[in-house]
Amino acid sequence: MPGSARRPDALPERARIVLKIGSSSLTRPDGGLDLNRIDVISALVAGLRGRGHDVVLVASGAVAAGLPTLGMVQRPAELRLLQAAASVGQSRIMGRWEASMSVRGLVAAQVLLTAHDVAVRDHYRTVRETFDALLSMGAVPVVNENDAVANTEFNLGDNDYLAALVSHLVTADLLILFTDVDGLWTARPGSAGAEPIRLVTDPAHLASVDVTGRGSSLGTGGMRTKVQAATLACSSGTATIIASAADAVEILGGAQVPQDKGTWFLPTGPHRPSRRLWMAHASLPQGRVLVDDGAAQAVTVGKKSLLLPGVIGVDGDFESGSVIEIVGATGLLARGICRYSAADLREVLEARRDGTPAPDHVTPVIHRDDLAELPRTA
Ligand SMILES: Nc1ncnc2c1ncn2[C@@H]1O[C@H](COP(=O)(O)OP(=O)(O)O)[C@@H](O)[C@H]1O
Ligand SMILES: N[C@@H](CCC(=O)OP(=O)(O)O)C(=O)O
Repeated sequence: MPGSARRPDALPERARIVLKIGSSSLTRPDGGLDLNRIDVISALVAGLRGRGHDVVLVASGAVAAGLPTLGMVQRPAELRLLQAAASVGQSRIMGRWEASMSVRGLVAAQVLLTAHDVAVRDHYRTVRETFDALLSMGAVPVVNENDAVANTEFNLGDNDYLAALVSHLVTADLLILFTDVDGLWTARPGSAGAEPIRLVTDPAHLASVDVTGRGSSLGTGGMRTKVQAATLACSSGTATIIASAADAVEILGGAQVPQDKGTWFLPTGPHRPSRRLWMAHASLPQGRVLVDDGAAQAVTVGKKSLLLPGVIGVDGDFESGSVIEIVGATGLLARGICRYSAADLREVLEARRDGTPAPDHVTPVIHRDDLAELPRTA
């Protein structure tokens, strides 16, 4: 750990900030929406805009806000009920953001995302341009997963990951994850010996930190997903703060960020193109191709496209344009958008086996531009 690394004492100037606020911070203990919290955050966003920052809000709470309206007292396990609750809750919660922001002179813009859509090149470009247009016009995007229809990608999961991916999409300088505890602790706050951690220079140093303790009944990911999101964001140049929503005014309202609030993660890498990140981390693969050693080398060491001769097996039933995995003899190597359907690939493999001349396919199976290598796991 570089000994000289210090925790910043202020937000970067005129920064692009992604601010995520979790379900547990937007709902009252009785399950209703915490309207005061929405007003406090809206006022802070107005202040940040006034100081020249761009702000994107990632706001959870659709499921939590929909449950009481549909007469459900507990978060159901069944996906279709969660989706129904999200559908009801999302419009309610968005209505509150809209009302609260408009009285402060802000224009709120709802953006509902699914991971798979953004992994596909044209959609990715479109979403990015939408964010650019909104931010250039001074609007505040209010983002959530498109829970009512997204039953595979995030699987109604936590929004920490979504916030990290959105940070890449908009090339954010800073990601702030507001939750119901004062940042990352060495173990769940309140447990024996737990201490707050104020600065993380490299998430690799967090091996001994216990993030397994369950979070609130309304939040989904607990601290583990926040650390994963911070790790992902930092690796692509976005500094991250995990802090308590109850401290939002101290953290965002003044010129200084108090040193004794929240956990600040410093960036560990440069900004990188984001579509590949969505492909690598967010989209659910629809199938896989098995490749020979030559193709594995070409993809990982040679940084080349995956070509047909290197494919020796196909798994799954996917259309062309689907995100699939590339698997070599050593395991999972990469993900990418396949330019063939599974049926087309099988036809080529069968022709090869039978010794019949296959049609002359020159299109790469996965073009380099559509390929995201995955970190090797032990
Ligand atoms: N090491 C840790 N440091 C801080 N909080 C932790 C830790 N381990 C577990 N937690 C729990 O994580 C919870 C926050 O996650 P969650 O309930 O999913 O919130 P949100 O809805 O804001 O995403 C905290 O309430 C805390 O109990
Ligand atoms: N997208 C869903 C679930 C998100 C969620 O609960 O996430 P989090 O608050 O990060 O634990 C929602 O808005 O209810």
